[in-house]
Amino acid sequence: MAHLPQSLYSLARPEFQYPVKSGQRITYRRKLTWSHFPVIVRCASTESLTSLTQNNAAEIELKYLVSQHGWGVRRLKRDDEDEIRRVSLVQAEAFHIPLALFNDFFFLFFQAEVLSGLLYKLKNSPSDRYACLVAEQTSEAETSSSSSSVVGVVDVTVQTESSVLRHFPGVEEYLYVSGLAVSKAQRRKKMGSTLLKACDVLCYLWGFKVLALRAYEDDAAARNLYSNAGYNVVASDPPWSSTWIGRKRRVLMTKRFS
Ligand SMILES: CC(=O)SCCNC(=O)CCNC(=O)[C@H](O)C(C)(C)COP(=O)(O)OP(=O)(O)OC[C@H]1O[C@@H](n2cnc3c(N)ncnc32)[C@H](O)[C@@H]1OP(=O)(O)O
Repeated sequence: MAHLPQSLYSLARPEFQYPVKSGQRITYRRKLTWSHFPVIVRCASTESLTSLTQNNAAEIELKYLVSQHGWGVRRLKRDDEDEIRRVSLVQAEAFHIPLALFNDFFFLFFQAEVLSGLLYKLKNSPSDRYACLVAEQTSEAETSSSSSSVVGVVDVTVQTESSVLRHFPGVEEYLYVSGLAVSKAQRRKKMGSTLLKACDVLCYLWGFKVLALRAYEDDAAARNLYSNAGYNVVASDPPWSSTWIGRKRRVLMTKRFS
């Protein structure tokens, strides 16, 4: 992997590491099912989710999982090719590392890899163990009908990795957040925060207590975002892991609901 071009190497970034376990045992620990969706949740804090559910908010048939700051987050439409391509473009643009030579070629290659990874997950993952959440401007969604207006995305996968679970005795599974990406023109407008809020809501709806993600140790921007969203660092890659293939050290950040 050390000799891969940078654009391919970025596939090894933590946000693209979401092993899909097809055929995995499905546990029915959910408090609600997707038949309740789409559901809108307008909330200022995760704590307010409890009272929302008590008020039967989940029975309201509306469009978004979360709607705040002018952004609406919902699940990707699995049968909408245009939207799937748009999502892969948003992720590819966010994670592609520009190259001095043949940049366009490598970008196209990278986007194709991202698209194929997304299609694989959509095809092979049970719908209650993997979700691709997308964000769009709520006002635009009301007017646009044809091409996809998705400008942000995040992947959420149920995982059982022991390196995470050892920090949470008694917990068997958790939600892993990855591939968080916001189009350049829309950054610093709270879309990333809204996508993370939607991950919280999904975690609650699926009946899990723990969310986890990995960030680069030196990525202050992303770490700020996760800290603001309630994540804490619980572990770091061992020092020796950063010395081979020029790999950067990552931190494991988690968030637990009581
Ligand atoms: C788990 C993973 O998926 S790791 C991969 C993370 N994704 C990437 O690195 C892809 C490229 N980057 C992006 O797509 C975006 O910059 C994201 C997703 C990191 C952030 O999305 P945004 O919509 O811009 O975040 P949002 O507006 O919600 O920011 C919330 C807070 O996070 C922090 N933050 C976000 N971006 C930055 C930044 N560039 N520099 C410093 N702080 C930042 C700030 O505290 C910000 O609050 P403020 O604007 O009031 O100061």
